[in-house]
Amino acid sequence: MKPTLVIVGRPNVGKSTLFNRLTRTRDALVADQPGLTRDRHYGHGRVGGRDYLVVDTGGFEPSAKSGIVHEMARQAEAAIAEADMLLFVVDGRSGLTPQDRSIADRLRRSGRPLLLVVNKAEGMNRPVVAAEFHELGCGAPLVISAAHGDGVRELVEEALAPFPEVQTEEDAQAGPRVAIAGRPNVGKSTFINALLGEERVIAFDMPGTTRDAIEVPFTREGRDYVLIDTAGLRRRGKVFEAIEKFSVIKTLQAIEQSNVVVLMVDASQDISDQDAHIAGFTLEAGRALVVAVNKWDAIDGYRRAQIKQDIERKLNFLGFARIHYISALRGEGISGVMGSVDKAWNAAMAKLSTPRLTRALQAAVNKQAPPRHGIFRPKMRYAHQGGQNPPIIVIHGNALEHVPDSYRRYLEHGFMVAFKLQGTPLRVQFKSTENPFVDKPPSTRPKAAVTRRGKPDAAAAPRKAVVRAAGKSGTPPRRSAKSPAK
Ligand SMILES: Nc1nc2c(ncn2[C@@H]2O[C@H](COP(=O)(O)OP(=O)(O)OP(=O)(O)O)[C@@H](O)[C@H]2O)c(=O)[nH]1
Ligand SMILES: Nc1nc2c(ncn2[C@@H]2O[C@H](COP(=O)(O)OP(=O)(O)OP(=O)(O)O)[C@@H](O)[C@H]2O)c(=O)[nH]1
Repeated sequence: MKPTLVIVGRPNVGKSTLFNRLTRTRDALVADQPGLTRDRHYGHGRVGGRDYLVVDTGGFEPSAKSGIVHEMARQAEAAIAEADMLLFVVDGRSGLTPQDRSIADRLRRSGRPLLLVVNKAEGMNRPVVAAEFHELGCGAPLVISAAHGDGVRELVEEALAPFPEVQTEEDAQAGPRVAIAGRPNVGKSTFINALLGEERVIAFDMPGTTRDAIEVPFTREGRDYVLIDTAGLRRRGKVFEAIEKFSVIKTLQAIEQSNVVVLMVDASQDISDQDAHIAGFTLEAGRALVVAVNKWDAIDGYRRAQIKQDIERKLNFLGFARIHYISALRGEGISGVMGSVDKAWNAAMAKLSTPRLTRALQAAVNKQAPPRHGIFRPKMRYAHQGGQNPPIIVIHGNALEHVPDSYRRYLEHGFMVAFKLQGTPLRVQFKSTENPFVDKPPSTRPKAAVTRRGKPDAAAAPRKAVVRAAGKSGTPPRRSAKSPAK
């Protein structure tokens, strides 16, 4: 299970700046996907091969009693209760405030592991900045600058240190791991009961003692699945009920641990930001996805047309996913959803051979070549598979760092169609294997870094040069695209 780091602090101390830095470290699959509302408060991060989730509690005002601020505080409270590690951020420039003290009290009472983070300390003497915050009683302060990245890597390492490194094993034999995700009241429990009610549930652990997500293996029509619980299911007689109300962190963790997500939305309601956020997170996690539009029985023809339009407009970035209109209450459409789960899983785990990928790549390039970038014409030579769930297709060539995102999406779509990979997102990565200035024979080409943004250690390390030394033709070495010194 990936540790969840929860960022807490009074307004303006730099929580979102830290959040952005912590989440920028992972390949941003969807950063430039048009139409996707990115959830600014939940994200993935990775440092030194360790993955984690990050939650920014945003406007944490423990005293608000009503309204949106109260609702946000409620969600922040939930996030604090479920945090694997709290990052309590204070402002090293403005010093200790009464509000910091009251938040510290609240956090200490939560009993969750806690790191005190003193931000905005660039150019300052660390021990001096840290000194006045010791009295908060939250342990030794870690002094950082979120804006500049100073101390952020150490912070992550310290935050992750208590958690064992788990190898995420691809357990293909047990069948797809399926999470039913959706906002409150859309009908998840009803769906799960329709799904499991009649089926043989092989094993079921009672929740409560463990904070890990609950897994329910089951078979359906002779196939094995593992249901990943999103809320803490409890079995009552033959029926399952959610013991907790909607939990964002449980939902995110369930998505992370699944292979296929069934995103459930309520046809009697408009598609909300929260629906889009869960969908966006699923896409970012690279999980296969099936959309189930529930309560189809409860609405008339006019409303049906309306909701279809709404989905098209607000979830248009899920073009790869199949959509089912179902009634969990009547048990209608369950088989269709599970059929698509199977197909999405097959697509996510597809094995794509290098010759077939390369042919598909050539066909796409012949149809539409990548645009020139100044004097560069990106050249794509061959493609091979770099991973599954989601399928990763690595394209080798030169000057590929100049390929625009729109062309990457064009290729992604081309591969999806060519290999009938509906149901899973897929990633195209580029590897420039040659100095674009010099036409060397293939055997002498140096291996170069992947030119994707957000390489594992981007939080701490400056970007590596993409272009290596100049060749023998006398072309001067090109200045590499290093990011500015931190
Ligand atoms: N000097 C300096 N300024 C910083 C640093 N980190 C954040 N800031 C600035 O502090 C201000 C607040 O940063 P945010 O990240 O929006 O703070 P926040 O805690 O998310 O604020 P709320 O959303 O109001 O809760 C912005 O102007 C940032 O540019 C830092 O490391 N050094
Ligand atoms: N008309 C209709 N109502 C449904 C359907 N599915 C669920 N409901 C109703 O919607 C309400 C919420 O259903 P739940 O299954 O508890 O929803 P949930 O998503 O598990 O809710 P949380 O536990 O709050 O996350 C209940 O009153 C259900 O009877 C459906 O297909 N049609």
